[in-house]
Amino acid sequence: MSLAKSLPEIKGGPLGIVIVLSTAFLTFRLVLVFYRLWLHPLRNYPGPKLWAISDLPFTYVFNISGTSAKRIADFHRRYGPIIRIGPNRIAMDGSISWPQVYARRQGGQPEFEKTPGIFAPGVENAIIASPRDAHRRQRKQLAHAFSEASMREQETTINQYIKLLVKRVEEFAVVDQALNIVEWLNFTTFDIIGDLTFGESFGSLESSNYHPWVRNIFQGIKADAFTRACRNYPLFETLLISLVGGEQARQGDRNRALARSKAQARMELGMTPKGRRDFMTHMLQPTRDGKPGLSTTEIMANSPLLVVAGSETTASALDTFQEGTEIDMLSTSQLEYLHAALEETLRMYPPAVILPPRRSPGAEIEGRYVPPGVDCHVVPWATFRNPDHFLMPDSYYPERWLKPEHPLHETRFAKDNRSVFKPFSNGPRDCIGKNLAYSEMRLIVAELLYRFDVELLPGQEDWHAKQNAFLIWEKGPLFVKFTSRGVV
Ligand code: HEM
Repeated sequence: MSLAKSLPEIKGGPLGIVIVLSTAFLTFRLVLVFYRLWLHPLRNYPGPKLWAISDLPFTYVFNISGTSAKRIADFHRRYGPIIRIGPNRIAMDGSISWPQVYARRQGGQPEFEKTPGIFAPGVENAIIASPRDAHRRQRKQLAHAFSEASMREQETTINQYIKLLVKRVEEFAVVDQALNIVEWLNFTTFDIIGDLTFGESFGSLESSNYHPWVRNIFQGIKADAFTRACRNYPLFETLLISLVGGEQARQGDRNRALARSKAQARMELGMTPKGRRDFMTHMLQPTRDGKPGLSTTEIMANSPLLVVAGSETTASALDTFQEGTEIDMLSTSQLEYLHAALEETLRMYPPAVILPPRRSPGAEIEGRYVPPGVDCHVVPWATFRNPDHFLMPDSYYPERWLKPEHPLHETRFAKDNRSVFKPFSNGPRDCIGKNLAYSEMRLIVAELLYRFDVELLPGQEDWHAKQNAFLIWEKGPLFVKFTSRGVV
């Protein structure tokens, strides 16, 4: 008997088939909704019901509109510090997630691994996305590039670009012209990191222009977000990408190809071109037993990662710094103030707005069992603006970071919960470039504020409020006028 004959006959021809299939699909969806709301292990977590039913709202705000940080911050205010934001997703305030999800796990307990599929395909082999064992090996290898000794070696290179920035800013100052500080800080941090990674800068400070790759990096990040969203719906993935995101996806691919050719060119120069050590030197360094520390694929994946992770983020923190007050007085005691002002900037405007999530291995969080496969999110920006942790969280007060012995210390901030302040994340996968970032930020701010008075042009007060974020903020221009203070 043929298969067709063995199937029950559906009356009504093709229309009948459509009706039967639609009814089956609807019934399935209704059962799924019922399960997710009333039977699912996450059913008792508070949160918006629509988000508990389907992953579509989260997928949209995280990958398409870039509003996930703001929406999740709103939900925290409404529902509390631990909330359900998807059928299999929870978001936590940093006070919960830093120690219970992100920290190194004790007593052989399995780690919360990085959720797969967050980063673009090429990045999967890089330190930031790799699974536990590959991560440990890469972190050990790359740690040498960020050691105290390496930082000292890199200081001359970094200074050379900061001096160039000062020179270029001076050119604007003498003709009394404002400049787009977002652009110029990007030029600086990308030139520095380009030199440290590929052995040559992007030439942006010299040419007053973005290198095409750098110009497209943010578009690439958005494109990757779009393809990530499509990957959640494999049935429609190819169709969606070709209809809506074809050009975007191609941009992401072009960026990766450009980065690969730059990395290849640097690799061909060997370990220490002209006797200088850079990030590539440490990536090419064999291990003690003579084996390659990182594979070629890993080097290719890590090179562009280092550029993106080490530039946009640092420039981001410096943009808002210009909004601060009383930051133009430098003396030894005020260097503490400078550090406090940087901390306050990172609190109000953390460059890593929402972190890559971690996947539960099956573990207790806040005394409740979270089953394997549940994605755990944290939005540092929401934690740092939480009034439970910081007095007047939406106001810029560097004083809250000063030690009690400092003359500008203010006791009203004594109860601020500084332990939740982790702009560089927490645990074994926190930012490896943290010290480099602080050094760069201090040097750039100190140089600029020592030499210039800074004025934010009016009408830009909503600069930050307007921004969306795709892991990092999507920034518009910010115009600032520098006036020379006549120091040499
Ligand atoms: C203000 C500047 C910076 C901020 C706020 C920042 C923030 C972060 C955060 C939050 C993470 C952890 C992500 C996670 O937990 O999943 C991270 C990881 C990382 N950052 Fe940074 N970063 C900055 C500057 C830099 C610099 C200058 C570099 C140097 C190239 C760098 C390289 C990296 C790398 C390689 C990782 C991955 C580390 C790992 O997975 O072990 N970052 N960064």
